[in-house]
Order: sequence, then C-alpha cells, then structure tokens
Amino acid sequence: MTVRPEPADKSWIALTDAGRGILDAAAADPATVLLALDFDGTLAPIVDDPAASTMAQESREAMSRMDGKLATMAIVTGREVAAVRRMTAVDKLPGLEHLVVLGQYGVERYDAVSGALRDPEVPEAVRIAKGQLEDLAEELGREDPRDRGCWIEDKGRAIALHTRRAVDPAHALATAAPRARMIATDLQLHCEDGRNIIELKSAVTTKAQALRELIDEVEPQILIMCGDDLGDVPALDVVAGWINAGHPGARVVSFSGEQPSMADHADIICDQTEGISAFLEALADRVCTEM
Ligand SMILES: O=P(O)(O)OC[C@H]1O[C@H](O[C@H]2O[C@H](CO)[C@@H](O)[C@H](O)[C@H]2O)[C@H](O)[C@@H](O)[C@@H]1O
Repeated sequence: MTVRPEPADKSWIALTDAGRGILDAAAADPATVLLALDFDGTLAPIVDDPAASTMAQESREAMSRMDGKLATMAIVTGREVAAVRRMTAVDKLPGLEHLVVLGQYGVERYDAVSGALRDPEVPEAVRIAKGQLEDLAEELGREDPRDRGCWIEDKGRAIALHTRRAVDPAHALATAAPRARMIATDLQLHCEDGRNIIELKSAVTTKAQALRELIDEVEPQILIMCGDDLGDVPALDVVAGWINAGHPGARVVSFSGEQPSMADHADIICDQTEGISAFLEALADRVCTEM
C-alpha cells in the first residue's frame, strides 16, 4: 500500500518533483502559465444543493491577483457556463476580467474579456433522458428506502442524477449508476461519474479536450490543473503527459475521503477547497511579487 504524506489542515503539500518545483517555475515566467481550475469541490466547497454553491472567497481573491498576469486562467467544469458566471460573479464584481470558463466539460465557453459565448444547440435525446431519469429516481425510492431522496439536476445539455441527499448516498449511487448507464446507451448519450452523481450528457467531450483546446490556443510553457473528482482525471492525465515530456507542470488535487483514488493523480495534494485556497494564495504571492 502506498503511504502518502497528508496536507496539514487547510493546507497543501507537494508529493513529486514536479509539484515541488511548480512555484519557482511559475514565478520565473508567469506569463507562460496556463492555470485550469475545476469548480465544485475545488473552488467551491461541496454542499447538498448545487444551486447554493459559492466560490471560496480566498480563492477568488488569489485568482483576482493573478488575473491578466498569466497566459490564461480558466475554470474547466461540468457546470453550465451560466451557473459559473453567476457563482463567480465574474460579470458583476471586479477581479476576473480575463477569466475563461469552459462549461459542460468544454462544450460551452465564455471569455470574460470579450464577452464571447459558445452555446451550441441541445440535442433532443437529453430532454428524453430527463423524463427517464426522473422516473428512475422515483423507482429507486419505491424499491429501497435507502435510495429515497435521489433528485435530478437539469443542465440543459446534460442531466444529472444526484444521490447526496438520499438516505444512503453510496448505496443509491451503486444502484442507480448501472440503470442510468442503460438509459444513456439506449439514447446514445455519454455518462460522467462523480461525487454522489451520475450525469448523462450529449457530447463525448471530456475535460481533456477542453484543456487541449486551451493549450493549442495559448501555447503555454507551464501547465497547472486543479481538480477533485473523476471528471477531472482526463485533464489531469493531460498534465501528466505534459510533465513526462519534460515541461513544468503540476496536478493539484483537492483531496477528500469521498474520492480517495484522486490521490493517485496528484503532484500536489490539498486539504479540500481550503487547501486549494492556500495553494492559490502561495501561487499568487510568487507570481505577483516576482514580476
Ligand atoms: O466539474 P465540476 O466543477 O466539479 O462539476 C461537476 C458537478 O458538480 C456538481 O455536483 C457536485 O457538487 C454539488 C454541490 O456541491 C454536490 O451536491 C454534488 O454531490 C457533487 O457531485 C454539479 O451539481 C454538477 O452539475 C457538476 O457537473
């Protein structure tokens, strides 16, 4: 069994040479850094109701300090762009004028600096899936009291079945996931697994493609991706390939016991969203003072 050092409360710790070297590398050449950040569980603490999520203020402040100083700073998320714009207050409060948001695993895009929005049409199959997942949530509760409390989040181009509010969230997810996968197969949709959630989405796009879109566009020298969940692994793997090719980079994981396998994808491990805030503050300190 691999024994990993654990970060102190609300802090972070580097596990690899890549992780140990990332602040020096970023401080030496901030304008070549591509910083990609997941939203839920990374910038925003996990809560029962996704509509009530709020971004950690410390992370927003650290990001604001770096805004415009890096090659690009982007939120790469499973959420809709509209939700992230609301929850970051990117259009209302100062500080994130250069932020890029890649939403719904990269299908949607918003560039704060220009106001450009990419928002393609939603396929009919997703609307059909919504009805079938609602029926499934009801059936689950009728069949087993442990699975009562599942609910459906409608994100337009994706529909998510949430089990966090179920009587036994892990049991409900284990029961729901294979049945949700069958619905996805029938409707030729794609599944995305996460923390007490299974999503059915129209596009096969993953966060790996979203991150590659930014890499191709920005041509960074230094690549940092922060995430917490299985949906982030494809993008973290892109960073692993980047590091293996000899470039400076780091996979920064917001770690919680809910998804322990994420430790296997980390160069830096953080104590949940507070640890991410501490890492972003350290990055902002180095990037801003040494310019
Ligand atoms: O890519 P992300 O930014 O991590 O978004 C992935 C999904 O996150 C949301 O669900 C998660 O956060 C909820 C609020 O804290 C929590 O209740 C749920 O259990 C988590 O799975 C969101 O609701 C989804 O739409 C996102 O796709």
